[in-house]
Amino acid sequence: MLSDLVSGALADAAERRSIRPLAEVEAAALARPAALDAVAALEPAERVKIIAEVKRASPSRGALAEITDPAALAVSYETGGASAISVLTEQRRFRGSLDDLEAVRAAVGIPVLRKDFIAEPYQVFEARAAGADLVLLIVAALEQPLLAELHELIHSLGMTALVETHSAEEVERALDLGPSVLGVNARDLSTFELDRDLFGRLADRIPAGVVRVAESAVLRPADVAHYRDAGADVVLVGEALVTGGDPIQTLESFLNAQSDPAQAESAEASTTAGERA
Ligand SMILES: O=C(O)c1ccccc1NCC(=O)[C@H](O)[C@H](O)COP(=O)(O)O
Repeated sequence: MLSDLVSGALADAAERRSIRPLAEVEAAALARPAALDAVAALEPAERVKIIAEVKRASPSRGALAEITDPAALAVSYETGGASAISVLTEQRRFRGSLDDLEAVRAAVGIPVLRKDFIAEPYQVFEARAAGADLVLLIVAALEQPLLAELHELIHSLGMTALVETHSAEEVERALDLGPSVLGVNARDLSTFELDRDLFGRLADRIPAGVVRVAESAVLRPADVAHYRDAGADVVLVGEALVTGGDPIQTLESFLNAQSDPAQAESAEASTTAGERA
């Protein structure tokens, strides 16, 4: 359940706060060099853009990959053409950490997303202190006024929020924030079911000027083309990049998928990205 994931993330944050109090993390956040402009990095272009994720494990799939050097993986993502890196920092089910984020930040020159179950200001300050440029806010996990407060805090620290939705009602709640970047996650975060067509059903509700991100369920180049055809500016890819052999080649096949349908077909035949059971 999503609520369990949020509770776990908050319990872990409370433990970290007992060691490193808010004032200290806030000072570290303010001392960081300015965040990179994630909106500029993700703005619509001729080709779809990719946020590539450092993902060791997940609640729906269990262990995915032994990632001993997240910074090296992120560098290969950048080399392969990713526009931003997503780092899962949740520890219990995803085996991530803020250390991963800090290492990735130091290694790449593109924006870095803290992907976690953010539900209190302390976690936002931690994100900035570790060097994040983008922070995930999951609408389904946050009531008002907390959602708006966290959104405002992210922007006041110079970062960008990726506001994630999974229904028309959540898109409306997200738009009330005036977001720059709005995601539709194909994965229901409580049942883990995937619906690759959800993005297409919701995309028209996202106005021009807001970067549209299709999240999850990309296994092959044709899935990228599917999201692009439905209006995605950006796709966020995790599992296929950590389980699919050479991440640079996989990324290149994904980036080429939308510009040339014939190439997409041939890339699909050769890509090593594995099919989910
Ligand atoms: O991935 C999961 O199983 C999961 C379960 C519950 C909450 C969040 C979860 N994942 C976070 C994500 O949304 C994905 O890591 C991300 O969008 C990439 O998805 P994919 O390409 O399908 O690995």
